[in-house]
Amino acid sequence: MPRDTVAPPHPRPADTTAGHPAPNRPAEPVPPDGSAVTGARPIAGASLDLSGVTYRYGRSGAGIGPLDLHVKPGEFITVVGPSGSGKSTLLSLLSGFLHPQQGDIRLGGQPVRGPHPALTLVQQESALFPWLTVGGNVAFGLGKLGRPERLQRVAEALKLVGLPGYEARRPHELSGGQRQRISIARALAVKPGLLLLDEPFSALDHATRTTLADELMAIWWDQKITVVFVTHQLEEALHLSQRVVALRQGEIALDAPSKELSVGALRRILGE
Ligand SMILES: Nc1ncnc2c1ncn2[C@@H]1O[C@H](COP(=O)(O)OP(=O)(O)OP(=O)(O)O)[C@@H](O)[C@H]1O
Repeated sequence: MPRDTVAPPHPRPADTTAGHPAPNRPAEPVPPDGSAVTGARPIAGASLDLSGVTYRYGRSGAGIGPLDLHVKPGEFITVVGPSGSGKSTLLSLLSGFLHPQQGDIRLGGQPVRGPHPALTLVQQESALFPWLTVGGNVAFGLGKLGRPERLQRVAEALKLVGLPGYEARRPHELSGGQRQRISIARALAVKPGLLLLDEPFSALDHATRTTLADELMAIWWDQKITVVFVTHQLEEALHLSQRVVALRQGEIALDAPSKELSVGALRRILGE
């Protein structure tokens, strides 16, 4: 499928897949059976611009910034960094839960002033409402739409994550991986300009994690979505994204195309 804004994914240098169970990934992600190729209207990813963004907590001075970052529409970047380097603070700023003390954040050229449906965050533990059906959970952010469109969006989103027809199920009937797929479906249903993922697969077993990572890549490829993915796993970062941003002590220590990086080089830069 042609894309006009970003370069396609690429094979990695040999050592970048060390420890990863799927070193022979294809040069382009192939949609897994039953998932991403849906014919659903693509999600229009927005550009993301951070300019001089600073957030420091109290007297400790811990936090991030000043940070400058530009993410192109439809680009998939991963953010890595040791514990305490500022990854969660950055995601809180991007999702509008924190406000920069200095600088500004723009999504599609518009200032981010607070939480907004166009900015969706998927976290480590799926936060599904147990009293709602899967359909109710996925429809949660679609309140303003009429019922037929809501149902269509839910059906499309469930198809995207490979769980078509799951509307009537309850979260407790699902596996951990399926629940996380539903969380992603809920985020996709609102057709977000930016999808933010905070270690979304880290609570899952390795095989499920790898499967979901590949499915996410296929969805990204199919839907032209802009993605910022935070992970501790350097292999995962290189496997998934076109570009890696490494944070160290609240500053950008590296911002480079994945194809130019290896796990060893990243470890050296991050001092691990
Ligand atoms: N609410 C807070 N009050 C004070 N300091 C904080 C607060 N939240 C985070 N910090 C500090 O800000 C810095 C960045 O923290 P942050 O949680 O963003 O890092 P992180 O890279 O997400 O870490 P981890 O990988 O462990 O989740 C750390 O020094 C942390 O101690």
